[in-house]
Amino acid sequence: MAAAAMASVRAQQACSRAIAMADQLPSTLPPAFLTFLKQNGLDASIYAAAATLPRYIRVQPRTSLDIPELEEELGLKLSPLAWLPNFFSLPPQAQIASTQAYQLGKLYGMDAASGAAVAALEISSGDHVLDLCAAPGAKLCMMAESLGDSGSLTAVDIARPRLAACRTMLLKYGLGRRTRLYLGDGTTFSLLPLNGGSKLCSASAGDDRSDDEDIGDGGFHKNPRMERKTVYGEWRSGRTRQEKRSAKRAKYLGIPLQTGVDGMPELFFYGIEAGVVGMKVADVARVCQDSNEASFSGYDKVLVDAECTHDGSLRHIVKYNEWGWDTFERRFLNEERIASITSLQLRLLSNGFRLLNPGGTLVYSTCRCIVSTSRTLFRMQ
Ligand SMILES: C[S@@+](CC[C@H](N)C(=O)[O-])C[C@H]1O[C@@H](n2cnc3c(N)ncnc32)[C@H](O)[C@@H]1O
Repeated sequence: MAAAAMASVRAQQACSRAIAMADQLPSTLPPAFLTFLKQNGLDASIYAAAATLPRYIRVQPRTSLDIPELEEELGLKLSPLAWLPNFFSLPPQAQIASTQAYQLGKLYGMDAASGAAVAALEISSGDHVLDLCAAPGAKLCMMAESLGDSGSLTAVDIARPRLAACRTMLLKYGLGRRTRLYLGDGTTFSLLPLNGGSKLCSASAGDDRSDDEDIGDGGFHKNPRMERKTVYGEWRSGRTRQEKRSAKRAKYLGIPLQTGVDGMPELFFYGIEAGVVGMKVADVARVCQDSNEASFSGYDKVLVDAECTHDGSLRHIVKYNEWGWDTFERRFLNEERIASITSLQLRLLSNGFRLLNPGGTLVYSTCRCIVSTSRTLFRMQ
């Protein structure tokens, strides 16, 4: 049997298994979770529908994708979403990874709900856009596409491997030209847009314009003295010797290598038109000093797609049938854990508002159903 056909059979079997298990819900849900749902006014039977929910793909508008050809390859009909351009729904068992269109970067899997969050930002050409929790990057790709040929996209995530997945996605889909990716903490991230986006900022690392050495090393800088003096060249993939040495040392010492020099976010990737090439390191690292000043120029659109409990993701919750509900209880129903996620969300949200231009748009998106804490978060803003 051909590999694609075998994959399809396996997917169908997995789907049937999931449907069989989801059918047992909500009776198999743990009492603590049922109480939690009740407290938040949610009907537990929604989880039974998880395995029959459609999947969604987003077709890249700039590519010439032949929909009938894709339908033939998948052996099924795609239904366009009238309210969300370039999105199509597919039956839950559909496998897109083996299609030519997927391999050529003409489409990617993305939930309609994720698409709706990006659509709500109403990004237009020339906007300066910030994504404070970017990885693994489906929303980022849609944002980059929506931006078109002017403006900028700045994205932050705290997890290096997840940010690497983001970079891979941007490169695969050819969407990184105007994008900067930072490894850093979204709760304290303070860097302002480039491309004329920031007027009020002072250099964070001094302003030494005497040395024009081109480092061009993929944006990995570990020596603060060198940082002050250098100019960015075109981003190149691959690690520098310096970066490899730092990573090896961090691994040996057991240090999580999460942020760059002096706690500053690390520039992980930048596209050719992201405004970085030719800039002094110190100028790229200009930080927001006081967003209340009249001349403040931050971001026009901010997405806070925060880390959350995932209880609002039906498909995710159903997986605990296999992973074990005790894991779910430990991860998400624990009061300390909920409090720490809520505090993180609040700090991300506050920072998002701090960096937003007056009259700009911020979209806060999570897959959690804890109504009371979401309301509290907004009251606290
Ligand atoms: C819900 S996911 C984001 C999904 C992403 N927007 C997308 O569309 O693919 C939440 C992300 O927040 C990141 N994260 C958690 N704490 C963070 C922090 N303090 N600063 C920045 N990112 C953080 C996690 O690493 C994770 O990748």
